[in-house]
Amino acid sequence: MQEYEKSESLYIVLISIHGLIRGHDLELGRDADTGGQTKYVVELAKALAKQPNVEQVDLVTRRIVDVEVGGDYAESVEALAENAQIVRIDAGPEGYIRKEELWDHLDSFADNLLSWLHGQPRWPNVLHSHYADAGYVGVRLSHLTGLPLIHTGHSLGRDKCRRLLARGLTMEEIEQRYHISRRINAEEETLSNADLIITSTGNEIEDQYELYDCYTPEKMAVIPPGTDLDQFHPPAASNASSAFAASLKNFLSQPDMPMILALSRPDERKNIVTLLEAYGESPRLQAKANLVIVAGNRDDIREMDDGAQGVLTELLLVTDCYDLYGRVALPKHHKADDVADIYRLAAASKGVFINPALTEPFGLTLLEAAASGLPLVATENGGPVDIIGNCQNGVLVDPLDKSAIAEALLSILDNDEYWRTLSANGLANVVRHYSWEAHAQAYLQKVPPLLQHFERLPKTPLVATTGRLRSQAIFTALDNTLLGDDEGLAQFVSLIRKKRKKCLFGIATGRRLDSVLAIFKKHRIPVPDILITSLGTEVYFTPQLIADIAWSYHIDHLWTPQVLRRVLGTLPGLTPQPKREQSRFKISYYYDSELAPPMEEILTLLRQKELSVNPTLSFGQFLDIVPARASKGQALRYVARQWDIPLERILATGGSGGDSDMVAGNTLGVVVANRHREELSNLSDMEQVYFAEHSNAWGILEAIEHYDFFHL
Ligand SMILES: O=c1ccn([C@@H]2O[C@H](COP(=O)(O)OP(=O)(O)O[C@H]3O[C@H](CO)[C@@H](O)[C@H](O)[C@H]3O)[C@@H](O)[C@H]2O)c(=O)[nH]1
Ligand SMILES: O=P(O)(O)OC[C@H]1O[C@](O)(CO)[C@@H](O)[C@@H]1O
Repeated sequence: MQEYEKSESLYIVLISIHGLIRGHDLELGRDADTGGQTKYVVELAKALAKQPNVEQVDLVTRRIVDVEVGGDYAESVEALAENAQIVRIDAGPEGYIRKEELWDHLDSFADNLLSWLHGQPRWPNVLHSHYADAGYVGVRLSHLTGLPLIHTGHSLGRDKCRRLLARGLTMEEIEQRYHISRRINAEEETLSNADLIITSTGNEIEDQYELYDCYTPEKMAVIPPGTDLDQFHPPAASNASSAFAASLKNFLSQPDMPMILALSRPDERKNIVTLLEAYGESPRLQAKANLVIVAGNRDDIREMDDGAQGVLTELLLVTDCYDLYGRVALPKHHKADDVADIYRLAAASKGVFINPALTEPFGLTLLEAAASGLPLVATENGGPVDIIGNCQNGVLVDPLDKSAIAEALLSILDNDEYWRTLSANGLANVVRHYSWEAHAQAYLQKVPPLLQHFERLPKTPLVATTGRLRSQAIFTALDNTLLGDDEGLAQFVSLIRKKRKKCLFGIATGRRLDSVLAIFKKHRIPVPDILITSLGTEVYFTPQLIADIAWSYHIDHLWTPQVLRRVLGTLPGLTPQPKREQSRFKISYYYDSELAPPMEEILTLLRQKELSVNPTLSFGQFLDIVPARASKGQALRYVARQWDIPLERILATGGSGGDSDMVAGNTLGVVVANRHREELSNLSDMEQVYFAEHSNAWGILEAIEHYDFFHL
């Protein structure tokens, strides 16, 4: 049992995959993926690195090589501080990809990050994932290493989805634009497996995370982020006019009027169009103040991604519809260090900051506005409830109620004394409640309890040096893949015999060992070097054929078979398989699709019961439940590490749901033609998965040709 020594200094790995992340001049607002979270993780890394018992902080993100973005994002390592760095990991194509299009590349990201971690002088003490995509990766790394996982959602798909539906979008539009179901599944899986969830407000726990099947407030902690009070502060008496102020004059016929300021990424969820309509429908508001909307940076709206393009086009149309020329400013560009001046400009004009988002999980802009002396109007959905509650510096509104928005703005603009009170409250309270140093200290209080009693898998390969002569491996599922066509099987067996000196041969099956050995004897198949049986819960190396104890020890995590049997026993359409198919770490049922609930419902039930396990449906009729750390793919990665064979030199072939995570990722994945009709279809867009035209063993032989496997 690896006890964490209190004296041991901490090595923390933060994972934040999408967007443009670098240590200087963050391009906040450049696109929908570069905003608050990118700022949050850079500030968090720096704040943690300053703490005395922190040895190292690595902020891991995706490496981007793309002429459209700066060369910084292609640097594999970028120093953030003496003991903090940004590490950029390859995943999928090199170019800059929207976060919604990253899902098919995250298995590869996880494999590449795991390889990188194995190459470091020491293991991290803890992983901390940020947003659904990093959660997907963090869960896999936590399972494979045994390291504790902290997660911060930043923004949650279920909350975003319900607000977009309330605004009139259809589920099809939301799915098409945001792939929201993959995101929500990743969030559910992350909440089910994370050891600690750090949120920015209590509201997130009560109103946003509460929407999830796996809702466990007891493992959640509210630790509000900070803001940079050196950067954001009230205007000096003589507010030197900035280039940005000059640029506003192009838009505003009376530039010295008070400014209503909105500043956010040009994302639908930010609901800026409703704000503009509220302004357009209020002559009193137009007589009282200008409206300045800073929504990222743009050159040509027609070249932006759909979401941003839609928002900005709508803003131009609504400006025209209400004839707001001279009253509304939609500046095209601003620099990172203009932002603080923009807030100060609005404060100097005795203006108001507004965040009209359909939902705002937290709202860093509200802290920045408060620190600049700006009173707030903000959505009543999300973090602003806590922020304005703590700072007493503004008014909450229903973001869909345009007259309420106008009234809230006027209530501050029309009353100078109220304006001054809100401004002073904000300045005093933002310092008290929101600081990164306080955040880092509270964070580090929460870490030690996570570090007890976890066993990391052995780092160095255990295999005898003889095993290293073989630098490749072929792993195949058994039923309907290796088996099923005798002629194909015979061809494959003779090829394996010829290549045995160079290539390890492995099986990954849901069957138990005794059942596998009987089949090999019957078909006269040479006993493989490695047997992954009972759906990845047992690993055997020949010739000893004894179960790998380290693996059994590793997967015996949060495994409560009795509870599972009781919960699943209540469901219709599930019949326990015969005893010979059951094992210590595998509970198996026959699944009758006519009677049994769909897999999504079974997943939901298990998560609601806080059962962090791995349920798999194979061939549409076999339901197997194993521990979360067990699966064919996880066992294969463990074995690859033991035998020191890179995943890129492992051919992994399958045909049903249980094969999914060994075929995905950095292995040379193969799906045989006689695969189960819809299982594995989610792999069809993955670049390293080959869908064979031939069935059974012929499909494996075809894939060996396709990858030119023995000449890699
Ligand atoms: O044109 C722009 C637009 C935004 N920003 C900056 O980008 C950040 C935006 O952060 P935030 O207002 O928090 O919104 P999101 O980008 O949506 O951030 C997500 O992640 C944040 C950190 O967890 C949460 O506060 C948000 O609720 C969540 O939506 C702020 O620092 C802004 O100053 C710019 O500099 N220029
Ligand atoms: O609006 P969504 O899709 O929930 O995403 C919020 C986005 O804002 C960010 O803060 C931008 O960095 C990230 O959390 C995420 O890319």
